[in-house]
Amino acid sequence: MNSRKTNRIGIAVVEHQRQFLIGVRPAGVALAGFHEFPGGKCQPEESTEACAVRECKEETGLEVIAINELLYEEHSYDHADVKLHFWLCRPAQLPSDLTTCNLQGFHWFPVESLPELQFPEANARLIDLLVSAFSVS
Ligand SMILES: Nc1nc2c([nH]c(=O)n2[C@@H]2O[C@H](COP(=O)(O)OP(=O)(O)OP(=O)(O)O)[C@@H](O)[C@H]2O)c(=O)[nH]1
Repeated sequence: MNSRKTNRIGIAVVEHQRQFLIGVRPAGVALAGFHEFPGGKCQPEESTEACAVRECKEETGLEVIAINELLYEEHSYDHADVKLHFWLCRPAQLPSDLTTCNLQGFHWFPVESLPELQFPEANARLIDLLVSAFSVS
């Protein structure tokens, strides 16, 4: 019998002028060193949308508004089974120094650079989607 718990995860895919807010998973956690969008496990009864907004604020200090769910992905890693809800988000306010201000180790990456970054396996379809939706043709 498979007794592994499946975690509901809310992820904030924060876009500003075709750039995305991305960090690197710290040492000592699963998938350390991989790039990631802000996000984490949902609390009991918490919607994935509220979770994405909350985790973004906790991890980056940035207040965001969720716009729509871009993608839902189920994945089994060695460390966990996850149900990933990727939410397109935008900054709630636009301070003049948005792209240079301290975002607790997260940085803005132009959409064109996303395929060169190393994301967890379950992000592959999301990256394809972002590149086709946000690149200038
Ligand atoms: N934040 C984030 N997690 C991702 C992404 N892609 C992806 O597969 N994941 C997976 O989603 C899960 C997120 O859980 P987490 O462990 O970071 O969440 P958390 O901060 O609430 O956990 P903790 O408080 O137990 O440390 C991990 O299994 C992680 O590998 C992503 O782009 N961003």
